[in-house]
Amino acid sequence: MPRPLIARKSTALSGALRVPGDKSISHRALIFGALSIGETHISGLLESADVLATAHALQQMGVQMTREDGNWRVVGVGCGGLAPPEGPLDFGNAGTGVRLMMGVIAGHDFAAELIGDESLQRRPMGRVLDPLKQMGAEVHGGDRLPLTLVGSGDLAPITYRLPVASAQVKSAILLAGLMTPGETTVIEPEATRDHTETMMRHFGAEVRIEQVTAERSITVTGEAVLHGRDVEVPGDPSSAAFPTAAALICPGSDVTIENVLVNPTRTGLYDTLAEMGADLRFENERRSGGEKVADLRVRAGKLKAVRVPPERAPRMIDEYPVLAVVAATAEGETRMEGLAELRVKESDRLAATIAGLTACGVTAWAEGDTLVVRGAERIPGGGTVETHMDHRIAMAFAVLGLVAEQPVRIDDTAMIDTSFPGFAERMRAIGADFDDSGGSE
Ligand SMILES: O=C(O)C1=C[C@@H](OP(=O)(O)O)[C@@H](O)[C@H](O)C1
Ligand SMILES: C=C(OP(=O)(O)O)C(=O)O
Repeated sequence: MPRPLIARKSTALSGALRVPGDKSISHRALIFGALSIGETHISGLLESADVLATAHALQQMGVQMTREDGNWRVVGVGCGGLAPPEGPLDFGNAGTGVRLMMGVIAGHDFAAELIGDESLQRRPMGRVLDPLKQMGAEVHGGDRLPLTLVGSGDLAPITYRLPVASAQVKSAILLAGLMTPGETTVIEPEATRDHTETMMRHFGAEVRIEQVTAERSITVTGEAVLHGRDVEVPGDPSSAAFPTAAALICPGSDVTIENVLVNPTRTGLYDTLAEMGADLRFENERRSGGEKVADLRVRAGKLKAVRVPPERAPRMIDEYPVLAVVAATAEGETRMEGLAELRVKESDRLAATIAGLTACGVTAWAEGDTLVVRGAERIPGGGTVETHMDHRIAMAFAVLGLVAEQPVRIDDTAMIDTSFPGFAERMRAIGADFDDSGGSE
């Protein structure tokens, strides 16, 4: 059932809030816990549909998990110790879940049928399957879901240069590398989020990282023996992006988002907002569970357009729709370059962002892989935004509705639960006028 939402012009937002745990770290914490010997305890796990799909898939392969007082306990089976699943593994809407688990399954001597929702069935899987096939896995079906992946207990190590900057592809290969004798190396042209490497070390794997100019090479030594650890999952900077954007554009706002991950491979949006003139501070910077975290203090103010260079894309890949919304209120034309990857996310985010902005009376267009947004003092609003099963499109345009002259209707917000359960409630608590009671007005 679609769940529409109406966002209306709001007065100044204020107060403090927390966002749920980081999605990337949550998937990985469950996976590394499962591949370890002994118990892993996870606090702050993101309990969203995407992460729960990964948890369920691991349970279907014999991993025991329990939840007590909001903390998760994972009883690991060791690298290579998963059991063949009886039925298909359903990853729902989750690209990260299915792609990382392909790397895990590739290193096991059994077949698994992988399925997902309509959005996931449209997304390219060849980018992960090709290197896994080079290592010795087999695939029945094409390079889209549904497909059957046949793993092997006898993978061969590879050195693989990523053709696209993708943390999911890097991670899948390194995960398979854990179960492969010898050294498996991934070379990435630009640094992508580094949680897999960080967590592999945390769980006891031997990992070597070499950085030559922008290029990074990561080598893992198999066959690894991992040991259960404690993981604290900090708030997700990709979720914090929405209250941040809302506070920047609603005049008079002053909002603090507590305990947000500020790992430099994830903070491209915040650097960009600072360049636009945003009053944005990282307060109380500290380390938590091996990652850098901070409280983000955000105050509204005038913003100016900027050019966002293509090499920044891996550090803010999921934040472009909400940056486009902020850019719609800035002075001048914001150019965001190198966005080819946006076309293969939960929706074609380049097209969906332009269509949503256009429906709200904002001028925006694509020039090849560049997105251009013309800022304006007045956002007419009044339109309906089509989300195409994409949580980030839904949340970005709910934010735009907070400054539009006429209410903005989001056709379906059900998918928000894949990454940010409680989004509307938490935004309402700081003053956002969101109505998701059925869109009866
Ligand atoms: O590794 C991860 O946790 C993720 C990597 C990114 O995808 P790509 O690897 O496809 O760029 C990002 O868009 C996704 O939300 C999470
Ligand atoms: C692209 C995203 O996630 P995934 O690839 O895991 O579906 C996202 O969360 O914006």
